[in-house]
Amino acid sequence: MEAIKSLREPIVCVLGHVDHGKTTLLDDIRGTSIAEKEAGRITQKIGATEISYNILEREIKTAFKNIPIKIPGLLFIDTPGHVAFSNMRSLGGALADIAILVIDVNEGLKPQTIESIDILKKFKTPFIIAANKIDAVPYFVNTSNTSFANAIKMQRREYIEELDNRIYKLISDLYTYGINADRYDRISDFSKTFAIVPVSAKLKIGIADILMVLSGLAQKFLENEIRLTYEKTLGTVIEVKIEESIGITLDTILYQGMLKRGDTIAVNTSNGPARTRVKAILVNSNRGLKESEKVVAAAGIRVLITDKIPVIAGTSMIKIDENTSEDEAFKTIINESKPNIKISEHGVTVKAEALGSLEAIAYELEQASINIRSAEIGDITKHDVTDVSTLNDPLDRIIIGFNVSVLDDAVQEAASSDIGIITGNVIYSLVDDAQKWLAKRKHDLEEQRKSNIPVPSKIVIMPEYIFRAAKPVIVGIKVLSGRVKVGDTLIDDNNKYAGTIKSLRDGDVSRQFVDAPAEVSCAIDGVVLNRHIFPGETLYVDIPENVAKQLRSEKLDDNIMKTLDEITKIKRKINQFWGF
Ligand SMILES: Nc1nc2c(ncn2[C@@H]2O[C@H](COP(=O)(O)OP(=O)(O)OP(=O)(O)O)[C@@H](O)[C@H]2O)c(=O)[nH]1
Repeated sequence: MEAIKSLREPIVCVLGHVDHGKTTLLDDIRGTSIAEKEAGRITQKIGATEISYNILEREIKTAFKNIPIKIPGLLFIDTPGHVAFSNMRSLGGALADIAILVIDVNEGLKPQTIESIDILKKFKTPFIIAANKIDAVPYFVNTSNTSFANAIKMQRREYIEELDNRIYKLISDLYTYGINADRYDRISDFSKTFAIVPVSAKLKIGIADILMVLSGLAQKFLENEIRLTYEKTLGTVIEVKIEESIGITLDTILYQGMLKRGDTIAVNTSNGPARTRVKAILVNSNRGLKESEKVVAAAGIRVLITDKIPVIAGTSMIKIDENTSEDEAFKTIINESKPNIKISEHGVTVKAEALGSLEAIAYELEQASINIRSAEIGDITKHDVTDVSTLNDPLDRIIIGFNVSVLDDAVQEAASSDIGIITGNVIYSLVDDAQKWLAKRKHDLEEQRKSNIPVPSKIVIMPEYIFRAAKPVIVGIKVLSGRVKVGDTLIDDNNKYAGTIKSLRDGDVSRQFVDAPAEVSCAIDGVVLNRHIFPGETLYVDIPENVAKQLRSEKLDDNIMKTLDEITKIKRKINQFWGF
């Protein structure tokens, strides 16, 4: 069939919240692929599972007659989840052409469902929704290994109502995230509505429906994306293995063109782009891995290369040939290794395991209005900690690590600094923790700032407690209002400088500040008693004009506000617009 040869297999990724059934669904799909051969024969596999044209046709045709299949099969990426999805890139964006978003129909949308939606939208990847665990809906009449279309015919009215209620809830919740969805068998225009396929991964219900909807969408809407051309040969390295006896193998999803033994390829290494050769290609077969002379996209392959080079997973493999020069391939590789993240002058520091996850966490931080000042791949090192701990803005002193470790010397270094380190492997809780950390630090800084700014206060020098007349003056004072602090500047009622508070003592205890009402002894620098200040005199804590203005907008104690009025009156003797 000519049409089949012109298209490659669409690449499918499975995403969804933890425990909603991604792995079980992928197992069902893998089971489908094994069932055609003799069950249990696949012992080793490479990153992806192919559902061939024959299986696809058989699976779909048993449930749905007369549905033409134009694609040569489907290739499912074996690692589920939005992190894997973000880490597996193609030169056009996401490696997956289409995705399945698994949602437990009984639980509905959860944080990682929403992150998955965000990421799918960001990459503009079309997807279908597998509404899973329909067997856990009340009144379920037990059945298994069948299509949803068939299973629903066996159910009672009560079950159909319960399931519909859940699906309606799902539809309305998805709508709030800009997703217009409906049950797949009720959709008239698939270009406008996202398909919800009810399934039970556990009981293998709805697998045929999933395969049918995926195939239908791919062949109708993704023809350009999945057109097979031989102009360029491109792959994404998803795992690198160093095997002493064999050498370096690259588990790769080949998504365009054809790769042969002996071909020259460009890959990305920790030392930059490098050129190497294909020594052997291994592919999945019924009896484990087998060598292959040449492979056509799309396929999961293991490539043994001729050089011992530190290839980075998640990066491109580009065949160098008459259509693609080494220079061009290297340029492409360098370009794709730059993270697409908005960097600000101030913000948090982010570290992640790979480019895709770095971008994924950066994207979510941006959504939460958290700026990023630095984003890099790798574990959190001592160098990161010293770098961040010397930043001027205390709100920048935080490192967020996604799927990375904090190295031992970094832990030690961090212990003696005020920086925050937040690590984890769940994006939403990392973002949440970062928000909490930033809010707390802001609050602490505000408190600190409050304790540093002068408070409108009034004191009187107690004539009966004069201890020293100069250098410094030491007298007993009565604090009538506010809070006097060491370092405060005093003025008299003519706005004349009346000294600086050097220390405060309450009996034997030295104090940094004293709240009214109180009587304490006070050392005052910069003035002489009976020349500048006098026993019995009332003095005020000097307030800068900007502080006075700011204090007017805050709700302060009545006595303090009264004192602020008095200070304002004093200041206006000299400047009638003071504090306006
Ligand atoms: N009742 C019911 N349980 C299911 C179904 N699918 C999966 N489960 C159960 O849900 C739990 C989680 O399933 P997994 O497939 O591991 O979910 P996951 O989304 O891959 O989870 P993570 O890998 O932890 O993110 C397991 O106990 C499954 O047996 C289903 O269709 N019905």
